[in-house]
Amino acid sequence: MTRPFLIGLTGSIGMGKSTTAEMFAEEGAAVWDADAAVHRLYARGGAAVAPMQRRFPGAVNEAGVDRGALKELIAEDPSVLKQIEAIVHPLVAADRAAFIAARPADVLVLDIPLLFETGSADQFDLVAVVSAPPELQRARVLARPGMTAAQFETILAKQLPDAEKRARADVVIPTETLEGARKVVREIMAQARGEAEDA
Ligand SMILES: CC(C)(COP(=O)(O)OP(=O)(O)OC[C@H]1O[C@@H](n2cnc3c(N)ncnc32)[C@H](O)[C@@H]1O)[C@@H](O)C(=O)NCCC(=O)NCCS
Ligand SMILES: Nc1ncnc2c1ncn2[C@@H]1O[C@H](COP(=O)(O)OP(=O)(O)OP(=O)(O)O)[C@@H](O)[C@H]1O
Repeated sequence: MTRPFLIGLTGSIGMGKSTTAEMFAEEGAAVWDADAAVHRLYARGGAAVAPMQRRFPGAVNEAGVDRGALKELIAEDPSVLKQIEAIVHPLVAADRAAFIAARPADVLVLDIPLLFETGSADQFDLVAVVSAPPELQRARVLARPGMTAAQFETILAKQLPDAEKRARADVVIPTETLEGARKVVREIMAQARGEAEDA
């Protein structure tokens, strides 16, 4: 059996990863979402609950890991994020490996906000970066309920800059318009299907 074609999809906050991942799904790819995996791991019965309970007892309740409590801990001590990542990232990697092993389609799209930051770029056949001008990114993110300019800046500061992501991409997907993004998604899918058949 040939192996599936693996597309890594990344981009900074608000650049359009989820919207673009949905387009890949409409074109027949199976999509795995790293943020959604973290939500499953943190939910009641999820694999991160017990290790997080041991390390941060106050941040776990009957519903699972409490993100609000984690954010308070990170605000008090920024090094807490690294400690959370040390627990969560290996579990996310295992969830992702299980998805790939199940091979739900010939073309698999892995939506990973921290793809470059976690050093997994070389695990994909193609890395696509969603990108839009910074003013548009800012306007989109600040339009979200509860998002402040300060929070936006804090998150941006923890992510690899957009210019660097674009430089490391195999393909940049422009997300100013839905049509522009869909055109490039279709081109990538055509390439992926061709290579999946040749493999
Ligand atoms: C810090 C936490 C509690 C904030 O939760 P909250 O629900 O408020 O926000 P959410 O998860 O939607 O993230 C908001 C934005 O920050 C980005 N972000 C999340 N974690 C990180 C991180 N470790 N480094 C950089 N950016 C991050 C997300 O991609 C998103 O753009 C939560 O993100 C968390 O537990 N993160 C650690 C796990 C992790 O690294 N997740 C990233 C995907 S593997
Ligand atoms: N190609 C596009 N054309 C027009 N608007 C878009 C496009 N892609 C995304 N958007 C809009 O931009 C906003 C952010 O998109 P989305 O939620 O997909 O980003 P994201 O990268 O997944 O965000 P985050 O990193 O915060 O999870 C949404 O309001 C969405 O409707």
